[in-house]
Amino acid sequence: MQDQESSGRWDSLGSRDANSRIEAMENIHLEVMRKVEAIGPIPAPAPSPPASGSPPSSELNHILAHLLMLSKRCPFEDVRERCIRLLQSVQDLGVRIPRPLGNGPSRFIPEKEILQVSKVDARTQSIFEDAFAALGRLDNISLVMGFHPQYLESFLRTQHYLLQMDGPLSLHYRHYIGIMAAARHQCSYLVNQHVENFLHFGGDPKWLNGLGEAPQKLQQLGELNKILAHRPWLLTKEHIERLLKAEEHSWSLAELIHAVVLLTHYHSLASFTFGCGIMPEIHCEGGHTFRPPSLSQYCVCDIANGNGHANHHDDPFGNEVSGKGRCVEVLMERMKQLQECRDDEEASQEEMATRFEREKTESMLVVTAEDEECVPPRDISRHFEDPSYGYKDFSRRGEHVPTFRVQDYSWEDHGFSLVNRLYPDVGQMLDEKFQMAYNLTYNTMATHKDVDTSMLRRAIWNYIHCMFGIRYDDYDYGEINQLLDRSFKIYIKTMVCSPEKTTKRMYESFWRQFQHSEKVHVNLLLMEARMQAELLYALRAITRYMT
Ligand SMILES: CC(C)C[C@H](N)C(=O)O
Repeated sequence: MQDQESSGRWDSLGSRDANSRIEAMENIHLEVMRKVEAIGPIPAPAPSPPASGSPPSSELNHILAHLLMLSKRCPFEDVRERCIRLLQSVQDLGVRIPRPLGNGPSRFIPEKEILQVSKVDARTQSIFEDAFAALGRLDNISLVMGFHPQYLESFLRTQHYLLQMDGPLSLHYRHYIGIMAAARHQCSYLVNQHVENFLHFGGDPKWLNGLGEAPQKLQQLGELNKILAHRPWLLTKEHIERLLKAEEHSWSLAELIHAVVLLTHYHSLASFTFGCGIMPEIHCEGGHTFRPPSLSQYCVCDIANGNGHANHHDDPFGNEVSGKGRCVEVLMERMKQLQECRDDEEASQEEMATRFEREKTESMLVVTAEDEECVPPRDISRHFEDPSYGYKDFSRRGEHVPTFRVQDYSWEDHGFSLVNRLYPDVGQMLDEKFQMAYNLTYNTMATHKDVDTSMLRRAIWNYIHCMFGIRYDDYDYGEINQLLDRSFKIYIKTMVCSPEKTTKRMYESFWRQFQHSEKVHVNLLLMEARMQAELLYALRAITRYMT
């Protein structure tokens, strides 16, 4: 049942032999040829000026959009060139070809700053090739994560394992769970991706009408999905018991762990998607158009040059002249001071606990604002019940979030081994991914080099855990207020708790002098910290049920 063919390649990342590369190439060529054959006889040239071309039939649309995607996103150069030539010849026949609609993979980051598939280093190239060979495409998430190839590798390996390798859940269930999780945050980007895969793996289209039409077993997961996404501290062993003891609709423990990992993976990936302003894929709805461009004639060669939709806006970063222009230096100065005082002043245990409680309460009150900008689209909200159950509903009431002490239940000592026992290898992969995100550094701060940024990265990680009530006894939460300013906290809070409300303005307002790659780096920290926090609550509830 599993996709053994591509999994082998992913098992031995780094040691891929030439054969598997050739095999991957051949598969892609075959795929392209199949598409070209499917085009069939090309309609006769339209009498209208060849410049605009006649609109293609709807079956052609799909193939042409796919070719456009391959011509831009395929990491194999000869495949890209081949697709460009194909599109060119189709256009020469007078058929209108699609052009990309957006400005690239992200709404927030100018396309020219995101690594172009044709211009990456050897390592990233090979990661992109693997991803492409496994999925038949390179999605916008991977392209944006490509700023951090080491992390991307770990991320893709884990995701591939969760979705395609041996595991307790059937393939269409896995994608349905992905849809459920992404829909909790109205993340249509991820929902669409998984709808496509769900159908591909033989999922019943009826289930897509809503959770109510899915099997009982999946319906029962709805409650866990909702609580995990918005208030994971409310999870109890009774929730777990209900799932495991539901007679013929019961979940096995192994299935439940698989589901929990998938849910937390996609909740946090929805955070990343909104946090980085990820655009729809080129070949998907909203990613391309067949309409001619309003001004000059669109030329097919632009597809290759990435000029499909030129971005004439200047990058607003780095040009800051206001007082905020020195934010990097101020931040570095604070880090230095904190480092120096750490040794002089030891706060008492009570004082440390108070600082944590204060930060936790304050984090509840950070307002994510700009509500009006996003109304959940109908087709997405039908995938889950109770769409009103979000973060703001209780944060505005000032609900108390109980404190979860890491000494009592930590990922390293408890969560990790529980996952490993019930879903071998995944514990290990998640652990590597968490460590990768936590330890990733280039020792830079905007244009400054050789800076130890561990204090700042730790403050970011711990702030997210703090919002979830998770406390590290040995951490002084006073540092957070020194290092994370208000606009940054608003961004973090929004991206983690109500990602669908993240706006370009929020993204632009924090850390104005930093690079886009550093903002993506922040997103990786936020995403992984969120995933680990949710997992900790779920796994603790499972452990409590078992003992
Ligand atoms: C998120 C950033 C502060 C990371 C920093 N550029 C580093 O390399 O550590």
